[in-house]
Amino acid sequence: MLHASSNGNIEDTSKSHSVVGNGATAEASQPQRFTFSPQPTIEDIRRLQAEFTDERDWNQFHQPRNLLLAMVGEVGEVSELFQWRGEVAEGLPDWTESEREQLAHELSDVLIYLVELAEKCRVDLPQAVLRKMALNRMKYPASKVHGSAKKYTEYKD
Ligand SMILES: Nc1ccn([C@H]2C[C@H](O)[C@@H](COP(=O)(O)OP(=O)(O)OP(=O)(O)O)O2)c(=O)n1
Repeated sequence: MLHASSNGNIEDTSKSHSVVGNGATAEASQPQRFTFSPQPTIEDIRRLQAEFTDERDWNQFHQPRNLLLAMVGEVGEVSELFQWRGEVAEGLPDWTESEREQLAHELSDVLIYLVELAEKCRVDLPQAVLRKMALNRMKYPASKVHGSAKKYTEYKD
């Protein structure tokens, strides 16, 4: 299992998992956690969107501010799918296939614009996210905040 370490690097912590008979790890007995496909990477998404905009001569419209507004618009479209439904359980058990696909489209729009915004702002997003996660871990030590959703500013020491 990959883990972002405090220095911002990704470490492989899977070696600590015990291996059972057929090569499956002991983790297999735990409830299965949802995981993403390994591809496309964030860099793949950046390149595919760059090809899409180049083919249409749309870079003239894709300045940082326009991309930010477009992304926020798409976040609004995600919100629309959730509005007035009350709390929604993990896995969206009551949603139809069509609603799930709509959500997949809108989340993808957000990601596409986010990745292009990062590119146009010269933020290397995969590395930036590792640095930010390292900061998050320092700000919220698990031993201190376990089971509490308080903001770091609310802790006395
Ligand atoms: N100038 C544009 C227009 C679209 N797109 C791409 C990125 C998004 O993934 C998607 C957004 O397309 P729309 O603006 O048509 O938005 P929706 O797909 O959400 O359609 P609708 O607003 O009808 O739900 O297409 C883009 O890169 N640049």
